[in-house]
Amino acid sequence: MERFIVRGTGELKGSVRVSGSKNAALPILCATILCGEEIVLEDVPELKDVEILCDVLRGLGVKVEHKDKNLYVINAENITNTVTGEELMSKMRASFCVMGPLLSRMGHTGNALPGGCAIGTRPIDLHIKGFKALGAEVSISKGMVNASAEKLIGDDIYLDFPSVGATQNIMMAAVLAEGETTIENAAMEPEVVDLSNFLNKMGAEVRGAGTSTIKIRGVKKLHGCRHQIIPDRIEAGTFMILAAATGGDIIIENVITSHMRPVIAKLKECGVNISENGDTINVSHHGRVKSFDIKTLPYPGMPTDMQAQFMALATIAEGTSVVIETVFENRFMHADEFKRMGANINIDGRTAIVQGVEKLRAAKVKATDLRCGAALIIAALTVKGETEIGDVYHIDRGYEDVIEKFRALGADIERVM
Ligand SMILES: CC(=O)N[C@H]1[C@@H](OP(=O)(O)OP(=O)(O)OC[C@H]2O[C@@H](n3ccc(=O)[nH]c3=O)[C@H](O)[C@@H]2O)O[C@H](CO)[C@@H](O)[C@@H]1O
Ligand SMILES: C=C(OP(=O)(O)O)C(=O)O
Repeated sequence: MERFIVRGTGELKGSVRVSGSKNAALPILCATILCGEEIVLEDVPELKDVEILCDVLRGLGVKVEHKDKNLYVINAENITNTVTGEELMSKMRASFCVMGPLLSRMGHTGNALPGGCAIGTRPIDLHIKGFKALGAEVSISKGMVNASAEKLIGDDIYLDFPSVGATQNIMMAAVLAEGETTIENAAMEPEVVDLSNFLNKMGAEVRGAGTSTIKIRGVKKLHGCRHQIIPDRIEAGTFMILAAATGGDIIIENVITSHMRPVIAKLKECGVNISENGDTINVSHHGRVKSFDIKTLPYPGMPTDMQAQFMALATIAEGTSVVIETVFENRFMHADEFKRMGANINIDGRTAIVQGVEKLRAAKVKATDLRCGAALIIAALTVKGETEIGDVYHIDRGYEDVIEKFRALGADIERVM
């Protein structure tokens, strides 16, 4: 099993370019199934999740060419299979987003239940509710979700929770359906907007993405296009917290700053210096940050995918911070890892009370999931001594060139077998 060895070096300085967004790229790769012409995707991050999803697409008969770094050319002219088994589906969450496009284009599909970060039970009932509303028959048997429909017909769908994946899957099912679909209480995340922009470039008629009501008028056929994936707001936020935690001075390039409002506001509240200039953010800080409270929420609230990194910062903040997780019911596993490094954290249900300590200490820890892994790198870079982070395959699911990017900022980090 690969591990990272991290040695704290104090302040980190320099600039880093944010990669394309994992959570935007994955559903867009799924959406290529909807059309039988060539699609060119730019700024696709080189990540384990992308590799796995490309294998899923190839298994369906889709031609996926990795032309150059971050550049993919995809053609789904010949779909030869509509079923994906457990081996690939269980490795990630977004793989389940092949379901909507396959149902829409082929009229049937079978997929094993999806995997992804173990941060809660992560049901798929809202995806299924949407497919059923569009007229599909859906059944679950022996870990496979099977769906079929002679034709899909638009309907009004109210989501009990603004689920990102369900919104995206239903949007993709609806673009080739007959008539109009309305998704109410839809997720408003930038990754939903990027998917909508991509679908519209292919000739779909999707309106309202980025608000809580999305309307999709079904069209008969989609065509090829070229699309550039938006920058990863979670990777950007991770580097912002790195600067705040290590007392560094980091310039983060390729950022859509409007996607970063909750993170920018919270870090300013902690006393961190932040300046924005076009698509660049400069974050600098000296000494300990002030303690803070955060509560994760659907967009435009504080992203749950930033919660572990903020908790890493809270462990060394001056005073007591409160972290409330409202999106996933089991997303505090990183707390035990921080405790191994000397953090003072008490958890009660979905609330973590973090009493900041002056310094953490080096320890042997484990990335229990993707963002836990990123948060542990941040924590490890604030301490003297050598921290060993295990299970780093989680980190490789979501951070492109992770070792190279941290090293370019002056971090002492290496990957060992
Ligand atoms: C690949 C991808 O884009 N992953 C992101 C996506 O995950 P994902 O799309 O899985 O997250 P959702 O927005 O669907 O989940 C949010 C909440 O809704 C619940 N729920 C979801 C679907 C459903 O059918 N029923 C149901 O109850 C979930 O259990 C969870 O409590 O959005 C999350 C919330 O911003 C992020 O943390 C993930 O990084
Ligand atoms: C939870 C995450 O990913 P996934 O939904 O792919 O498990 C994440 O990106 O933090």
